[in-house]
Amino acid sequence: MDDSSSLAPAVRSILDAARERETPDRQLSVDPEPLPDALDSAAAGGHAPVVAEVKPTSPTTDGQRDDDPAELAREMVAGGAAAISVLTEPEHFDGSTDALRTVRDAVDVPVLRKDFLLEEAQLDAVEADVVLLIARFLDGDGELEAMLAAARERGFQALVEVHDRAELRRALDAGADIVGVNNRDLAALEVDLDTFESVAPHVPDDVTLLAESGIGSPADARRMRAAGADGLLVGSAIMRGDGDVRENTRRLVTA
Ligand SMILES: O=C(O)c1ccccc1NCC(=O)[C@H](O)[C@H](O)COP(=O)(O)O
Repeated sequence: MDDSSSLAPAVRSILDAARERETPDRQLSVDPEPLPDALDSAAAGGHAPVVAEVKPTSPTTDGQRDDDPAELAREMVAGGAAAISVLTEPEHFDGSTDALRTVRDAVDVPVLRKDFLLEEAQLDAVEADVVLLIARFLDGDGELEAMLAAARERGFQALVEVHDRAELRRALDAGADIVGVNNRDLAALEVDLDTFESVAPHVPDDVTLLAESGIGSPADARRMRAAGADGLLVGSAIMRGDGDVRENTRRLVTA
């Protein structure tokens, strides 16, 4: 596990809460919609492949949105989202496993479970097409490999999140085939799109590559695509204020 003293207090609090969460006493088996295919098909249709995130709030967001998650997701897909991400972390993002279930029932695109998963049993909380594994928090000996294997054993695709080249090396060595470069530094919670541009050239072509966080405008979307992103994970710019999520998604999809 990452030396927690180097993390923002909000992130330390998120990890403490994740360690406390109850885990179910069963093992899931899922039949996922392929995320790489959904991204490729959006790109082939001339659209930016956006993974739109249902993110009611966050440690860096002012305010909160209480809209029905399924309705938000339907609007995002109507705006052209290739896939949906749903925060399931309850205490800092106001997410829930129920929200993910209703979203997955409501849309026919792949759905990513966005959470802070630290142990295998946490994978069994809810079905999803893709789960997020954050390399920074799975840095014990063999920990990332074990979580990746546990996710695949259940049928999940895994998006392995990295923030620098060293984490990318670990992700690739572990066998990740879908990698996200997070522009948000979880130590300081600052966002810098240069992060993606510095890591992306080192990602092999056969890996599906997502740019995550801080994509706020069509210009940002074009910049990340030009730097090699096969997909763009966007939360705040789509959920912002009480704005129209369909229109916010469409602006980025047509970037
Ligand atoms: O978004 C936060 O404030 C945050 C704080 C601490 C840890 C993680 C956080 N975000 C998780 C994410 O990865 C983002 O929700 C996702 O990449 C979308 O980012 P954005 O488009 O910048 O909302």
